[in-house]
Amino acid sequence: MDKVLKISGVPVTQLATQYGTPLYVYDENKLVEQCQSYKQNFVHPGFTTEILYASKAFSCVGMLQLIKEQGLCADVVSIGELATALEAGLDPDRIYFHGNNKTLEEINFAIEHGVYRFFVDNVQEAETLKKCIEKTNKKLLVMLRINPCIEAHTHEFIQTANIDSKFGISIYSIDEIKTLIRSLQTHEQIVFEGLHAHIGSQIFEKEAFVKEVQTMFSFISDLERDGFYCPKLDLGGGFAIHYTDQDRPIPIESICKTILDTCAQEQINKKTHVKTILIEPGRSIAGEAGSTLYTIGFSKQTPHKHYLFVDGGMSDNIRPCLYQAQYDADVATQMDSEKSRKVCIAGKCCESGDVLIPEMKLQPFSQGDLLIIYSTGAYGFSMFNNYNRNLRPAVVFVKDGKSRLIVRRESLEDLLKGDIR
Ligand SMILES: Cc1ncc(COP(=O)(O)O)c(C=O)c1O
Ligand SMILES: N[C@@H](CCCC[NH3+])C(=O)O
Repeated sequence: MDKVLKISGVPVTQLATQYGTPLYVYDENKLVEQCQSYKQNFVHPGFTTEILYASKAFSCVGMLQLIKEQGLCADVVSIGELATALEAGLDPDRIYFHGNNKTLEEINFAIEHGVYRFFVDNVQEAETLKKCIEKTNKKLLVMLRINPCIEAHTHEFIQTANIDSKFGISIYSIDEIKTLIRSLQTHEQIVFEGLHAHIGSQIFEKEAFVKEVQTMFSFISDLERDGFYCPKLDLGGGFAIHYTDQDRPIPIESICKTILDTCAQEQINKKTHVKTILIEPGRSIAGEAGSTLYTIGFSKQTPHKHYLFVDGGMSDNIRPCLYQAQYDADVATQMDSEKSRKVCIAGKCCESGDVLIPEMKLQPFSQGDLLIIYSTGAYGFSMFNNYNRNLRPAVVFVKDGKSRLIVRRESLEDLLKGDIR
């Protein structure tokens, strides 16, 4: 094995010298592979299908350009994600606007820019959308977000469908839902297209998705019986990825087949008339393709720990602090050594909880070696925070021995330019 790790043929030492650390590095071939895997497998003779990349997982112009080139749509949840998708050249027809509290500014911005696909999250949003669209001569295509009240086995902070979830309208509020659909259907500038559900993120069990499909088809069948037609059903994202060797995610091929076969079976069982099935993968497209490179700084021994400090931390990856998320790592410049040294990998933020990996065995290292943490491609860069005024790292894509800058490192000038003197 080589001493220095290469990512898609590029030595990490070269990346660190050229772009600095910390650095978010994406293997572009892997991103394309994930997109193509969804494109090839999320197909079924009984339905038309659509794949919406959940851009919250990793959004920047370069990534959305890749999404466009791969023929996927994008879901956005804010004016920033929306503007990023537009800037990347995504056709407004392929942008879907999500969010439980879209502001007037965001709604009007979307409409002005030709984005007309909205997921309605609650009753007040429906009323606001009507008022906004009535000021124009345009139309909106809307789907209603339902909370299917299915508790998926994942960290409670990333469950989205428990009974008290802030997202969507509870499936038990059937009368409220019918009234809402009727009011959308009878509006001249609104086309009601169907329902949406999303049960959470980093979900490993196929059964949770099967239950989601069954629940939604039962619900649609009840609605159809009362004359409410729901041609589209969006089942959200949430497909787990591999972070450590404990993780056994469902392969994309298998989860696509399970979902679509279950949809087809339910369509027969429940005698429904759903035409289009949509999904919204985020993490499973961006997660495993991305890694973070750090430079190892100081280290120290305490009675119970050997700390290794890196030049980033909870500002570039908040997930360990928020969800006790686990990761795997290597000393990327000592790959030919045994992982024999037990360490606690901590960041440089002024917070005792700023620990990226609480305990793992690593190759022996010295100050100046590079550390790589794997599978940081989703919800790393996108959840970056400026705590301690740390500067946002650069993002690079690597492919077949070449690298290219996707987002440049934040400079001190960028950092200070918004401050009024
Ligand atoms: C509505 C919706 N769609 C899609 C996603 C993407 O989820 P994931 O990144 O787990 O695929 C999320 C995040 O959980 C979400 O809230
Ligand atoms: N940010 C979460 C996932 C967000 C899910 C969005 N509804 C994570 O890192 O796991």
